[in-house]
Amino acid sequence: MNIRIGNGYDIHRLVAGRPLIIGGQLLEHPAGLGLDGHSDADVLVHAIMDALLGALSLGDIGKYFPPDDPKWKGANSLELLKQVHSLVTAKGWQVGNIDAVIIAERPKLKPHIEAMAAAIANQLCLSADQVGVKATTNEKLGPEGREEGISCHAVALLVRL
Ligand SMILES: Nc1ccn([C@@H]2O[C@H](COP(=O)(O)O)[C@@H](O)[C@H]2O)c(=O)n1
Ligand SMILES: C[C@@]1(CO)OP(=O)(O)OP(=O)(O)OC[C@H]1O
Repeated sequence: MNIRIGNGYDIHRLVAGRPLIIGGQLLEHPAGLGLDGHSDADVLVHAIMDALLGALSLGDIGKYFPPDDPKWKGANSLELLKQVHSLVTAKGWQVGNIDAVIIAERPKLKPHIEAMAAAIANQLCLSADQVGVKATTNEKLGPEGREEGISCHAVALLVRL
């Protein structure tokens, strides 16, 4: 098989007193909320990392960056993504493309989507058109709709080097 596909999902709680970092971008929530987590809680990058690892049946991010390890406290998830990419290439695979959807009631993510995709493409040595990032509200339904959290789903296609 010369191609593999993986999917990833993550959700983080919206809380006061934390930064809101998605796709490596520091965003402003209208209610001053940010994402809670041991790392920087970058929900988009976490979902992408799980999709990449999943494509090669390598487990999940918690296996490589355990949430109870002080080493990863406040970690920059884009740096972790780079490490996951190295793992993928070391196994003889390259990323074909990534597609992700962020589920967030607020803030409006549209103005930041391009910068998020560019930051991810940069870590994965891809061109901008190989990284799709989309956003949707949850129509006020469920935890994302009640602004209790922000979630993300991602898929990754890998191609043998
Ligand atoms: N946090 C968000 C959510 C959505 N968008 C953009 O708005 C469009 C419509 O969203 P619906 O949930 O009402 O379908 C969506 O396609 C995104 O372009 C956004 O920028 N930020
Ligand atoms: C990358 C890690 C490191 O602690 O980030 P967290 O902020 O704990 O986020 P989560 O998605 O709950 O688990 C993944 C962890 O491995």
